[in-house]
Amino acid sequence: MTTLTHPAAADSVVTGAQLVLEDVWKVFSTSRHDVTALRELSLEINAGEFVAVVGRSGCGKSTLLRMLTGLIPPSAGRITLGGRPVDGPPREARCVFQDYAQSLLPWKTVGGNVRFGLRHAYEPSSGPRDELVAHYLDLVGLRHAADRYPWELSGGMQQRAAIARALAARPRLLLMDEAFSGVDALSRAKLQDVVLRAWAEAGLTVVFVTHDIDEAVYLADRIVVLRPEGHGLLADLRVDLPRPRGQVSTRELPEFLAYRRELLQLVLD
Ligand SMILES: Nc1ncnc2c1ncn2[C@@H]1O[C@H](COP(=O)(O)OP(=O)(O)OP(=O)(O)O)[C@@H](O)[C@H]1O
Repeated sequence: MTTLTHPAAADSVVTGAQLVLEDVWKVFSTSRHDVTALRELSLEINAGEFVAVVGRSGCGKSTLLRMLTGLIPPSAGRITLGGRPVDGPPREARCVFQDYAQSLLPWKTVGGNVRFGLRHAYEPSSGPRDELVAHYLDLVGLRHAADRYPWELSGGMQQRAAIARALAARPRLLLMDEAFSGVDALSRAKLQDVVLRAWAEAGLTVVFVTHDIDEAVYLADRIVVLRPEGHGLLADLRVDLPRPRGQVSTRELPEFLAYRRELLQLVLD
């Protein structure tokens, strides 16, 4: 693996990614009726935190994430990132969605997609472009697929390419919406570790929406549980498990099982 050091990553100086939501509501108006997808949500996410968002289907997880990406505005309340209102896609943020087709440019190769990420980076990387492309492809185990097009790859490989492209843009905030749910269990475990490594190396802030309680406990520092049907915050739980985490060693810790049990009870009750 190429070991390039990026100045900001090396320092782990985490700045400007503090997300603040103040009494945020989202109401979708349809021709038939209004849907309140989220109400009264107030939350502070500190720079460098890894926050998972869980809750039953329809509780407003994706709506929350879409508001953080600036793709849709809140109906009421305020969202700020580093003190500035989020009123469009923030330059310092990148998103990875479940549907990789939304994240990759189909007319560019995998390497071309990563190169695109580098060209549109929030914090430009120094060093030869080819080496940087190779670095991000190595990070997700796709160096061998640099010249292939997205449609020539499996779902898991496409998702890895999407993550490499997002990371190459050196965001301060990475927003992920069910990003691993379309891939098989083994690829999913690998992707989880790729994101954990990138988070640890680059000092990112991550907001990670998932249906999977085990995944949330494995990855996060903090888990935000939403009430069913958009009723806002149910719980905000700190996950105090040692890092670095390991797919086997962490998941067999009694504390892991205790967090899992507590969350399942909260979500299922
Ligand atoms: N564009 C839209 N127009 C109307 N209603 C919407 C729209 N987007 C979401 N909703 C509604 O808002 C509510 C919350 O949806 P959202 O997708 O945020 O939930 P979720 O927790 O991500 O669900 P899931 O876990 O099933 O993906 C749902 O009732 C959904 O039908």
